[in-house]
Amino acid sequence: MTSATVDTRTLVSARADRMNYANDVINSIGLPTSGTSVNDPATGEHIGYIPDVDVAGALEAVGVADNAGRAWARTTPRERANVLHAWYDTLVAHTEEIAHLITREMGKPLAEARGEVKYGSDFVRWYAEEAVRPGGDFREAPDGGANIVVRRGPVGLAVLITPWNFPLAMATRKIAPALAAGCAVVIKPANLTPFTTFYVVELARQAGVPEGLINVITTEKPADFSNAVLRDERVRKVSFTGSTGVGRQLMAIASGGVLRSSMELGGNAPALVFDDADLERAVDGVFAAKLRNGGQSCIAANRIYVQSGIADDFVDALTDRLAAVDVGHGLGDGTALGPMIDRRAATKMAELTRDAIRRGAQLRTGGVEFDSPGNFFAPTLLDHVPASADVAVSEIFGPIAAVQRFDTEDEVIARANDTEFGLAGYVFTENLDRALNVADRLETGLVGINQGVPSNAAAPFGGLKQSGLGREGSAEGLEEYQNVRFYNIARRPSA
Ligand SMILES: NC(=O)c1ccc[n+]([C@@H]2O[C@H](COP(=O)([O-])OP(=O)(O)OC[C@H]3O[C@@H](n4cnc5c(N)ncnc54)[C@H](O)[C@@H]3O)[C@@H](O)[C@H]2O)c1
Ligand SMILES: N[C@@H](CC=O)C(=O)O
Repeated sequence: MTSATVDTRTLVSARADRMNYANDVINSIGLPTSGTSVNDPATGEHIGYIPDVDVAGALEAVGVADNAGRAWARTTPRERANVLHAWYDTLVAHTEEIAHLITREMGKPLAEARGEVKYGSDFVRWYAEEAVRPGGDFREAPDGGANIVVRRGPVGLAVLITPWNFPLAMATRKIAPALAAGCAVVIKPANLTPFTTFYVVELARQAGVPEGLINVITTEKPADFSNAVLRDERVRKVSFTGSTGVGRQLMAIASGGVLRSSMELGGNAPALVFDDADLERAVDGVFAAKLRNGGQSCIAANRIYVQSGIADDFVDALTDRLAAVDVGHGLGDGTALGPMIDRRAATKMAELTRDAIRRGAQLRTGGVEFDSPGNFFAPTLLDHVPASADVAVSEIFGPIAAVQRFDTEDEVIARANDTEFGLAGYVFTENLDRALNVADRLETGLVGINQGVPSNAAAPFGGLKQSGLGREGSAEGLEEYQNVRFYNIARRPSA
Protein backbone atom coordinates (compact mmCIF):
# COMPACT_ATOMS: atom_id res chain seq x y z
CA MET A 1 0.00 0.00 0.00
CA THR A 2 1.60 3.29 -0.98
CA SER A 3 -1.08 5.94 -0.59
CA ALA A 4 -3.64 7.06 1.98
CA THR A 5 -6.47 4.64 2.69
CA VAL A 6 -9.90 5.22 4.12
CA ASP A 7 -10.03 4.18 7.74
CA THR A 8 -13.25 2.29 8.28
CA ARG A 9 -13.25 2.41 12.05
CA THR A 10 -16.05 4.39 13.65
CA LEU A 11 -15.23 6.75 16.45
CA VAL A 12 -16.13 5.76 20.00
CA SER A 13 -18.57 8.26 21.53
CA ALA A 14 -18.31 9.75 24.98
CA ARG A 15 -20.52 8.31 27.71
CA ALA A 16 -23.08 10.88 28.85
CA ASP A 17 -22.60 10.10 32.54
CA ARG A 18 -18.85 10.72 32.26
CA MET A 19 -19.37 13.97 30.34
CA ASN A 20 -21.78 15.20 33.03
CA TYR A 21 -19.33 14.23 35.75
CA ALA A 22 -16.46 16.09 34.02
CA ASN A 23 -18.67 19.16 33.52
CA ASP A 24 -19.62 19.13 37.22
CA VAL A 25 -15.92 19.11 38.13
CA ILE A 26 -15.25 22.06 35.80
CA ASN A 27 -18.21 23.97 37.24
CA SER A 28 -16.92 23.38 40.77
CA ILE A 29 -13.71 25.30 40.03
CA GLY A 30 -15.48 28.68 40.17
CA LEU A 31 -14.17 30.05 36.88
CA PRO A 32 -15.26 33.30 35.19
CA THR A 33 -18.27 33.52 32.89
CA SER A 34 -16.24 35.18 30.13
CA GLY A 35 -12.61 35.37 29.09
CA THR A 36 -10.56 32.89 27.09
CA SER A 37 -12.61 29.94 25.84
CA VAL A 38 -11.44 26.39 26.47
CA ASN A 39 -12.74 23.63 24.17
CA ASP A 40 -13.01 19.85 24.25
CA PRO A 41 -10.50 18.71 21.58
CA ALA A 42 -12.66 15.69 20.73
CA THR A 43 -15.81 17.66 19.92
CA GLY A 44 -14.77 21.29 19.59
CA GLU A 45 -17.41 22.08 22.20
CA HIS A 46 -16.83 25.07 24.51
CA ILE A 47 -16.34 23.82 28.07
CA GLY A 48 -15.51 26.92 30.06
CA TYR A 49 -13.62 30.18 30.35
CA ILE A 50 -10.38 31.18 32.00
CA PRO A 51 -9.19 34.65 32.92
CA ASP A 52 -7.02 36.59 30.48
CA VAL A 53 -4.65 38.17 32.99
CA ASP A 54 -2.65 41.20 31.87
CA VAL A 55 0.90 42.13 32.84
CA ALA A 56 -0.24 44.17 35.85
CA GLY A 57 -2.17 41.16 37.14
CA ALA A 58 0.81 38.88 36.63
CA LEU A 59 3.09 41.24 38.53
CA GLU A 60 0.52 41.44 41.30
CA ALA A 61 0.72 37.64 41.56
CA VAL A 62 4.51 37.93 41.76
CA GLY A 63 4.05 40.27 44.75
CA VAL A 64 1.65 37.88 46.48
CA ALA A 65 4.01 34.94 45.88
CA ASP A 66 6.99 36.95 47.09
CA ASN A 67 5.27 37.67 50.43
CA ALA A 68 4.03 34.13 50.92
CA GLY A 69 7.42 32.72 49.91
CA ARG A 70 9.30 34.68 52.56
CA ALA A 71 7.29 33.02 55.32
CA TRP A 72 7.40 29.60 53.63
CA ALA A 73 11.20 29.74 53.33
CA ARG A 74 11.38 29.91 57.14
CA THR A 75 9.27 26.79 57.71
CA THR A 76 11.00 23.58 58.74
CA PRO A 77 11.52 20.72 56.28
CA ARG A 78 9.06 18.63 58.32
CA GLU A 79 6.35 21.30 58.08
CA ARG A 80 6.79 21.43 54.31
CA ALA A 81 6.77 17.64 54.08
CA ASN A 82 3.54 17.41 56.07
CA VAL A 83 1.77 19.87 53.77
CA LEU A 84 2.94 18.01 50.67
CA HIS A 85 1.83 14.67 52.16
CA ALA A 86 -1.61 16.17 52.79
CA TRP A 87 -1.77 17.46 49.21
CA TYR A 88 -0.77 14.03 47.89
CA ASP A 89 -3.55 12.35 49.92
CA THR A 90 -6.08 14.85 48.56
CA LEU A 91 -4.95 14.29 44.97
CA VAL A 92 -5.31 10.53 45.34
CA ALA A 93 -8.74 10.93 46.95
CA HIS A 94 -9.82 13.02 43.93
CA THR A 95 -8.39 10.73 41.26
CA GLU A 96 -11.68 10.39 39.39
CA GLU A 97 -12.41 14.11 39.36
CA ILE A 98 -8.92 14.98 38.10
CA ALA A 99 -8.88 12.18 35.51
CA HIS A 100 -12.24 13.24 34.03
CA LEU A 101 -11.00 16.83 33.91
CA ILE A 102 -7.78 15.86 32.13
CA THR A 103 -9.67 13.84 29.54
CA ARG A 104 -12.27 16.53 28.93
CA GLU A 105 -9.76 19.31 28.35
CA MET A 106 -6.83 17.38 26.84
CA GLY A 107 -8.52 14.40 25.18
CA LYS A 108 -6.48 11.42 26.36
CA PRO A 109 -8.44 8.24 27.18
CA LEU A 110 -9.77 8.09 30.72
CA ALA A 111 -7.58 5.10 31.61
CA GLU A 112 -4.50 7.08 30.60
CA ALA A 113 -5.75 10.12 32.50
CA ARG A 114 -6.04 7.95 35.62
CA GLY A 115 -2.46 6.87 34.93
CA GLU A 116 -1.44 10.51 34.75
CA VAL A 117 -3.08 11.20 38.10
CA LYS A 118 -0.96 8.45 39.61
CA TYR A 119 2.19 9.63 37.82
CA GLY A 120 1.56 13.30 38.63
CA SER A 121 0.65 12.64 42.28
CA ASP A 122 3.81 10.55 42.66
CA PHE A 123 5.87 13.72 42.26
CA VAL A 124 4.04 15.27 45.21
CA ARG A 125 4.64 12.18 47.37
CA TRP A 126 8.26 11.94 46.25
CA TYR A 127 8.96 15.57 47.19
CA ALA A 128 7.04 15.23 50.45
CA GLU A 129 9.63 12.56 51.23
CA GLU A 130 12.57 14.56 49.85
CA ALA A 131 11.60 17.75 51.69
CA VAL A 132 13.14 16.38 54.90
CA ARG A 133 16.40 15.61 53.08
CA PRO A 134 17.42 19.06 51.83
CA GLY A 135 21.06 17.96 51.62
CA GLY A 136 24.13 19.85 52.80
CA ASP A 137 27.63 18.89 53.85
CA PHE A 138 30.37 19.37 56.43
CA ARG A 139 33.96 19.57 55.22
CA GLU A 140 37.39 20.19 56.61
CA ALA A 141 39.76 22.70 55.02
CA PRO A 142 42.94 20.90 53.89
CA ASP A 143 45.15 23.01 56.20
CA GLY A 144 42.93 22.22 59.19
CA GLY A 145 42.28 25.93 59.78
CA ALA A 146 38.56 25.90 59.05
CA ASN A 147 35.45 23.83 58.83
CA ILE A 148 33.16 24.38 55.90
CA VAL A 149 29.43 23.94 56.32
CA VAL A 150 27.57 23.60 53.02
CA ARG A 151 23.92 24.53 53.18
CA ARG A 152 21.15 24.19 50.65
CA GLY A 153 18.32 26.72 50.84
CA PRO A 154 15.43 27.82 48.62
CA VAL A 155 16.42 29.52 45.38
CA GLY A 156 13.55 32.01 45.74
CA LEU A 157 10.43 32.82 43.77
CA ALA A 158 9.96 30.47 40.81
CA VAL A 159 8.00 31.05 37.60
CA LEU A 160 6.73 27.80 36.12
CA ILE A 161 5.42 27.47 32.56
CA THR A 162 3.80 24.22 31.51
CA PRO A 163 2.49 22.64 28.28
CA TRP A 164 -0.85 21.03 27.48
CA ASN A 165 0.12 17.39 27.00
CA PHE A 166 0.34 16.27 30.66
CA PRO A 167 -1.72 18.96 32.43
CA LEU A 168 -1.23 17.46 35.89
CA ALA A 169 2.19 15.81 35.79
CA MET A 170 4.02 18.73 34.17
CA ALA A 171 2.63 21.00 36.91
CA THR A 172 3.29 18.78 39.94
CA ARG A 173 6.77 17.89 38.65
CA LYS A 174 7.61 21.58 39.13
CA ILE A 175 5.38 22.77 41.99
CA ALA A 176 6.21 19.92 44.38
CA PRO A 177 10.02 20.30 44.37
CA ALA A 178 9.66 24.09 44.54
CA LEU A 179 7.48 23.86 47.65
CA ALA A 180 9.70 21.16 49.18
CA ALA A 181 12.73 23.42 48.78
CA GLY A 182 10.91 26.38 50.38
CA CYS A 183 9.96 28.40 47.29
CA ALA A 184 6.72 30.10 46.26
CA VAL A 185 5.58 29.83 42.66
CA VAL A 186 3.68 31.58 39.89
CA ILE A 187 2.52 28.98 37.38
CA LYS A 188 1.26 29.59 33.87
CA PRO A 189 -0.43 26.51 32.37
CA ALA A 190 -1.23 26.21 28.67
CA ASN A 191 -4.51 27.88 27.67
CA LEU A 192 -5.58 24.63 25.98
CA THR A 193 -5.60 22.69 29.28
CA PRO A 194 -5.78 25.07 32.24
CA PHE A 195 -8.57 23.53 34.35
CA THR A 196 -6.48 20.72 35.82
CA THR A 197 -4.00 23.22 37.23
CA PHE A 198 -6.74 25.41 38.75
CA TYR A 199 -8.41 22.35 40.26
CA VAL A 200 -5.32 20.75 41.83
CA VAL A 201 -4.06 24.08 43.15
CA GLU A 202 -7.41 24.51 44.92
CA LEU A 203 -6.95 20.99 46.33
CA ALA A 204 -3.51 22.08 47.54
CA ARG A 205 -5.09 25.03 49.35
CA GLN A 206 -7.65 22.75 50.97
CA ALA A 207 -4.81 20.44 52.03
CA GLY A 208 -3.06 23.26 53.89
CA VAL A 209 -0.74 24.88 51.36
CA PRO A 210 -0.65 28.51 52.57
CA GLU A 211 -2.53 31.19 50.66
CA GLY A 212 -0.44 32.92 48.04
CA LEU A 213 2.19 30.20 47.76
CA ILE A 214 0.92 28.81 44.43
CA ASN A 215 -0.45 31.42 42.02
CA VAL A 216 -2.02 30.41 38.71
CA ILE A 217 -1.96 32.89 35.84
CA THR A 218 -3.59 32.36 32.46
CA THR A 219 -3.09 34.82 29.65
CA GLU A 220 -3.60 35.22 25.94
CA LYS A 221 -0.26 37.03 25.71
CA PRO A 222 2.35 34.59 27.04
CA ALA A 223 5.25 36.60 25.59
CA ASP A 224 4.13 39.73 27.48
CA PHE A 225 3.83 37.62 30.62
CA SER A 226 7.35 36.17 30.39
CA ASN A 227 8.88 39.49 29.35
CA ALA A 228 7.45 41.14 32.46
CA VAL A 229 7.75 38.51 35.18
CA LEU A 230 11.16 37.13 34.19
CA ARG A 231 12.57 40.67 34.34
CA ASP A 232 11.11 41.29 37.79
CA GLU A 233 13.88 41.27 40.40
CA ARG A 234 11.74 39.32 42.88
CA VAL A 235 11.80 36.31 40.54
CA ARG A 236 14.90 34.09 40.88
CA LYS A 237 14.04 31.00 38.92
CA VAL A 238 12.26 29.91 35.75
CA SER A 239 11.26 26.35 34.94
CA PHE A 240 9.76 25.74 31.52
CA THR A 241 8.42 22.69 29.74
CA GLY A 242 7.53 23.12 26.10
CA SER A 243 9.03 23.58 22.68
CA THR A 244 12.71 24.27 22.11
CA GLY A 245 11.92 27.48 20.25
CA VAL A 246 10.04 29.04 23.17
CA GLY A 247 12.67 27.66 25.57
CA ARG A 248 15.38 29.58 23.71
CA GLN A 249 13.36 32.80 23.96
CA LEU A 250 12.85 32.33 27.70
CA MET A 251 16.54 31.61 28.26
CA ALA A 252 17.39 34.85 26.49
CA ILE A 253 15.09 36.82 28.81
CA ALA A 254 16.26 34.90 31.88
CA SER A 255 19.87 35.74 31.09
CA GLY A 256 19.08 39.40 31.85
CA GLY A 257 18.51 38.67 35.53
CA VAL A 258 20.83 35.62 35.55
CA LEU A 259 17.90 33.46 36.63
CA ARG A 260 18.35 29.82 37.53
CA SER A 261 16.75 28.09 34.57
CA SER A 262 15.37 24.60 33.99
CA MET A 263 14.32 23.80 30.44
CA GLU A 264 12.44 20.63 29.49
CA LEU A 265 12.22 20.95 25.72
CA GLY A 266 11.45 19.05 22.56
CA GLY A 267 12.56 15.57 21.57
CA ASN A 268 13.12 13.35 18.54
CA ALA A 269 13.53 9.98 20.23
CA PRO A 270 15.10 7.09 18.34
CA ALA A 271 13.86 3.56 19.13
CA LEU A 272 16.35 0.86 18.10
CA VAL A 273 15.03 -2.67 17.61
CA PHE A 274 17.80 -5.23 17.08
CA ASP A 275 17.49 -8.64 15.44
CA ASP A 276 18.03 -10.28 18.84
CA ALA A 277 15.09 -8.46 20.46
CA ASP A 278 12.17 -10.43 21.86
CA LEU A 279 9.60 -9.60 19.16
CA GLU A 280 6.59 -9.38 21.47
CA ARG A 281 8.43 -7.29 24.04
CA ALA A 282 9.74 -4.96 21.33
CA VAL A 283 6.31 -4.50 19.76
CA ASP A 284 4.76 -3.82 23.20
CA GLY A 285 7.51 -1.35 24.06
CA VAL A 286 7.47 0.56 20.78
CA PHE A 287 3.65 0.60 20.77
CA ALA A 288 3.67 2.17 24.25
CA ALA A 289 6.49 4.59 23.42
CA LYS A 290 4.56 5.64 20.32
CA LEU A 291 0.94 5.68 21.38
CA ARG A 292 1.15 6.87 25.02
CA ASN A 293 -0.73 10.15 25.09
CA GLY A 294 -1.54 9.66 21.40
CA GLY A 295 2.11 10.22 20.59
CA GLN A 296 1.82 13.73 22.05
CA SER A 297 4.72 13.19 24.40
CA CYS A 298 8.20 14.68 24.39
CA ILE A 299 9.68 11.19 24.79
CA ALA A 300 7.50 9.52 22.15
CA ALA A 301 9.36 7.16 19.82
CA ASN A 302 9.88 9.43 16.82
CA ARG A 303 12.27 7.47 14.59
CA ILE A 304 11.83 3.70 14.80
CA TYR A 305 14.95 1.91 13.51
CA VAL A 306 14.51 -1.83 12.97
CA GLN A 307 17.32 -4.21 12.05
CA SER A 308 16.82 -6.00 8.71
CA GLY A 309 16.49 -9.53 10.09
CA ILE A 310 13.49 -8.78 12.29
CA ALA A 311 12.04 -5.85 10.35
CA ASP A 312 9.28 -7.56 8.36
CA ASP A 313 7.93 -9.47 11.37
CA PHE A 314 8.16 -6.40 13.58
CA VAL A 315 6.39 -4.14 11.09
CA ASP A 316 3.60 -6.70 10.52
CA ALA A 317 3.03 -7.09 14.25
CA LEU A 318 3.12 -3.36 15.02
CA THR A 319 0.78 -2.67 12.08
CA ASP A 320 -1.75 -5.17 13.48
CA ARG A 321 -1.55 -3.59 16.93
CA LEU A 322 -2.07 -0.07 15.59
CA ALA A 323 -4.87 -1.09 13.24
CA ALA A 324 -6.79 -2.60 16.16
CA VAL A 325 -6.78 0.56 18.27
CA ASP A 326 -10.19 2.01 19.11
CA VAL A 327 -10.22 5.74 18.40
CA GLY A 328 -12.68 8.19 19.89
CA HIS A 329 -13.64 10.40 22.76
CA GLY A 330 -11.51 9.73 25.82
CA LEU A 331 -14.66 9.47 27.94
CA GLY A 332 -16.00 6.60 25.80
CA ASP A 333 -15.79 2.91 26.64
CA GLY A 334 -12.64 1.22 25.42
CA THR A 335 -11.10 4.24 23.70
CA ALA A 336 -7.36 3.70 23.31
CA LEU A 337 -6.59 6.78 21.23
CA GLY A 338 -8.22 10.17 21.75
CA PRO A 339 -8.09 13.26 19.54
CA MET A 340 -5.11 15.37 18.68
CA ILE A 341 -5.01 18.51 20.79
CA ASP A 342 -6.29 20.75 17.98
CA ARG A 343 -7.06 20.87 14.28
CA ARG A 344 -3.58 22.21 13.45
CA ALA A 345 -2.02 19.12 15.03
CA ALA A 346 -4.33 16.76 13.10
CA THR A 347 -3.58 18.58 9.85
CA LYS A 348 0.14 18.33 10.59
CA MET A 349 -0.22 14.52 10.86
CA ALA A 350 -1.86 14.39 7.45
CA GLU A 351 0.88 16.57 5.95
CA LEU A 352 3.67 14.49 7.48
CA THR A 353 2.07 11.33 6.12
CA ARG A 354 1.64 12.77 2.63
CA ASP A 355 5.22 14.04 2.58
CA ALA A 356 6.61 10.65 3.64
CA ILE A 357 4.56 8.78 1.01
CA ARG A 358 5.62 11.26 -1.65
CA ARG A 359 9.25 10.53 -0.74
CA GLY A 360 8.78 6.76 -1.01
CA ALA A 361 7.51 5.55 2.36
CA GLN A 362 4.92 2.78 2.42
CA LEU A 363 1.69 3.34 4.32
CA ARG A 364 0.76 0.15 6.18
CA THR A 365 -2.19 1.45 8.22
CA GLY A 366 -3.94 4.72 9.07
CA GLY A 367 -2.97 7.92 7.35
CA VAL A 368 -6.41 9.48 7.56
CA GLU A 369 -8.11 12.25 9.43
CA PHE A 370 -11.54 11.18 10.60
CA ASP A 371 -14.56 13.02 9.29
CA SER A 372 -15.74 14.57 12.53
CA PRO A 373 -15.86 17.91 14.33
CA GLY A 374 -13.01 16.70 16.56
CA ASN A 375 -9.34 16.44 15.74
CA PHE A 376 -8.90 12.72 15.19
CA PHE A 377 -6.11 11.09 13.26
CA ALA A 378 -5.85 7.31 12.86
CA PRO A 379 -2.90 5.37 14.30
CA THR A 380 -0.53 5.20 11.38
CA LEU A 381 2.44 3.11 10.36
CA LEU A 382 4.81 4.23 7.65
CA ASP A 383 7.49 1.75 6.62
CA HIS A 384 10.72 2.38 4.67
CA VAL A 385 10.64 6.05 5.66
CA PRO A 386 13.50 7.92 3.97
CA ALA A 387 15.78 9.78 6.38
CA SER A 388 15.00 13.02 4.54
CA ALA A 389 11.22 12.84 5.16
CA ASP A 390 9.78 15.51 7.47
CA VAL A 391 8.46 12.75 9.72
CA ALA A 392 12.05 11.58 10.30
CA VAL A 393 13.59 14.94 11.08
CA SER A 394 10.89 16.83 13.01
CA GLU A 395 9.14 16.08 16.28
CA ILE A 396 5.97 14.25 15.15
CA PHE A 397 3.94 14.68 18.36
CA GLY A 398 1.20 12.36 17.12
CA PRO A 399 0.27 8.73 16.41
CA ILE A 400 2.52 8.09 13.41
CA ALA A 401 5.00 5.22 13.72
CA ALA A 402 7.76 6.01 11.23
CA VAL A 403 9.93 2.96 10.57
CA GLN A 404 13.38 2.96 9.00
CA ARG A 405 15.58 -0.10 8.55
CA PHE A 406 19.24 -0.61 9.47
CA ASP A 407 21.97 -3.24 9.22
CA THR A 408 24.73 -2.56 11.78
CA GLU A 409 25.01 -1.23 15.31
CA ASP A 410 27.50 1.50 14.40
CA GLU A 411 25.34 2.65 11.50
CA VAL A 412 22.18 2.95 13.58
CA ILE A 413 23.87 4.76 16.45
CA ALA A 414 25.25 7.36 14.04
CA ARG A 415 21.77 7.82 12.55
CA ALA A 416 20.08 7.93 15.96
CA ASN A 417 22.45 10.64 17.20
CA ASP A 418 22.17 12.72 14.04
CA THR A 419 19.78 15.28 15.57
CA GLU A 420 20.03 18.43 17.65
CA PHE A 421 17.66 16.83 20.18
CA GLY A 422 18.70 14.46 22.98
CA LEU A 423 15.82 13.71 25.30
CA ALA A 424 14.90 10.01 25.13
CA GLY A 425 16.07 6.88 23.34
CA TYR A 426 14.92 3.24 23.37
CA VAL A 427 16.83 0.01 22.87
CA PHE A 428 15.26 -3.40 22.32
CA THR A 429 17.60 -6.41 22.49
CA GLU A 430 17.89 -9.51 24.66
CA ASN A 431 21.68 -9.07 24.79
CA LEU A 432 22.53 -7.21 28.01
CA ASP A 433 25.98 -6.11 26.84
CA ARG A 434 24.53 -4.69 23.66
CA ALA A 435 21.74 -2.95 25.57
CA LEU A 436 24.16 -1.20 27.89
CA ASN A 437 26.75 -0.41 25.22
CA VAL A 438 24.14 1.10 22.92
CA ALA A 439 22.52 3.02 25.80
CA ASP A 440 25.96 4.47 26.65
CA ARG A 441 26.45 5.64 23.09
CA LEU A 442 23.02 7.25 22.63
CA GLU A 443 23.21 11.00 23.16
CA THR A 444 20.00 11.23 25.20
CA GLY A 445 19.18 12.09 28.80
CA LEU A 446 17.18 8.90 29.30
CA VAL A 447 17.05 5.46 27.71
CA GLY A 448 14.25 2.92 27.91
CA ILE A 449 15.71 -0.59 27.69
CA ASN A 450 13.18 -3.19 26.56
CA GLN A 451 10.36 -0.92 27.66
CA GLY A 452 8.55 2.11 26.33
CA VAL A 453 7.60 4.24 29.34
CA PRO A 454 10.77 5.08 31.28
CA SER A 455 9.41 8.09 33.21
CA ASN A 456 9.26 7.81 37.00
CA ALA A 457 9.14 10.30 39.88
CA ALA A 458 12.35 8.72 41.20
CA ALA A 459 14.24 9.27 37.93
CA PRO A 460 16.14 12.46 36.88
CA PHE A 461 14.11 13.33 33.77
CA GLY A 462 15.72 15.73 31.32
CA GLY A 463 17.49 16.18 28.03
CA LEU A 464 20.91 16.59 26.47
CA LYS A 465 21.76 18.89 23.56
CA GLN A 466 18.83 21.16 22.58
CA SER A 467 16.32 19.08 24.56
CA GLY A 468 17.03 21.07 27.65
CA LEU A 469 18.83 21.94 30.83
CA GLY A 470 18.32 20.59 34.32
CA ARG A 471 16.42 17.61 35.66
CA GLU A 472 12.95 17.00 37.07
CA GLY A 473 11.99 14.24 39.49
CA SER A 474 14.36 12.47 41.91
CA ALA A 475 16.83 14.21 44.25
CA GLU A 476 18.24 16.16 41.29
CA GLY A 477 14.83 17.76 40.79
CA LEU A 478 14.95 19.26 44.28
CA GLU A 479 18.41 20.76 43.66
CA GLU A 480 16.93 22.78 40.78
CA TYR A 481 15.10 24.86 43.41
CA GLN A 482 18.00 25.16 45.85
CA ASN A 483 20.88 27.57 46.30
CA VAL A 484 24.14 26.13 47.59
CA ARG A 485 25.93 28.31 50.17
CA PHE A 486 28.75 27.70 52.61
CA TYR A 487 29.92 29.02 55.97
CA ASN A 488 33.65 28.99 56.59
CA ILE A 489 34.14 28.51 60.36
CA ALA A 490 37.62 29.44 61.49
CA ARG A 491 39.34 26.96 63.80
CA ARG A 492 42.29 27.49 66.07
CA PRO A 493 44.27 24.37 66.88
CA SER A 494 43.90 23.30 70.56
CA ALA A 495 46.56 24.75 72.84
N1 LIG B 1 11.14 17.77 27.85
C1 LIG B 1 9.98 17.66 28.48
O1 LIG B 1 9.89 17.28 29.64
C2 LIG B 1 8.72 18.03 27.76
C3 LIG B 1 7.50 17.68 28.33
C4 LIG B 1 6.32 18.01 27.66
C5 LIG B 1 6.38 18.69 26.45
N2 LIG B 1 7.57 19.01 25.93
C6 LIG B 1 7.64 19.71 24.65
O2 LIG B 1 6.63 20.68 24.55
C7 LIG B 1 6.22 20.85 23.21
C8 LIG B 1 4.72 20.75 23.12
O3 LIG B 1 4.13 21.61 24.03
P1 LIG B 1 3.50 23.01 23.57
O4 LIG B 1 3.01 22.93 22.18
O5 LIG B 1 2.53 23.43 24.63
O6 LIG B 1 4.79 23.93 23.63
P2 LIG B 1 4.89 25.51 23.62
O7 LIG B 1 6.34 25.83 23.74
O8 LIG B 1 4.15 26.10 22.49
O9 LIG B 1 4.10 25.97 24.93
C9 LIG B 1 4.44 25.54 26.21
C10 LIG B 1 3.99 26.58 27.21
O10 LIG B 1 4.70 27.79 26.98
C11 LIG B 1 3.78 28.86 26.84
N3 LIG B 1 4.41 29.86 25.99
C12 LIG B 1 4.47 29.92 24.65
N4 LIG B 1 5.17 31.01 24.27
C13 LIG B 1 5.57 31.63 25.41
C14 LIG B 1 6.33 32.80 25.68
N5 LIG B 1 6.86 33.55 24.71
N6 LIG B 1 6.53 33.13 26.98
C15 LIG B 1 6.02 32.39 27.97
N7 LIG B 1 5.30 31.28 27.78
C16 LIG B 1 5.09 30.90 26.50
C17 LIG B 1 2.54 28.24 26.31
O11 LIG B 1 1.43 29.07 26.55
C18 LIG B 1 2.50 26.95 27.12
O12 LIG B 1 2.03 27.22 28.42
C19 LIG B 1 6.89 19.74 22.44
O13 LIG B 1 8.02 20.24 21.78
C20 LIG B 1 7.32 18.78 23.54
O14 LIG B 1 8.41 17.96 23.22
C21 LIG B 1 8.74 18.71 26.56
N1 LIG C 1 6.25 12.25 28.39
C1 LIG C 1 6.92 12.98 29.38
C2 LIG C 1 6.50 14.34 29.47
C3 LIG C 1 6.67 14.99 28.13
O1 LIG C 1 5.82 15.00 27.30
C4 LIG C 1 6.88 12.25 30.69
O2 LIG C 1 6.89 11.04 30.61
O3 LIG C 1 6.93 12.86 31.76
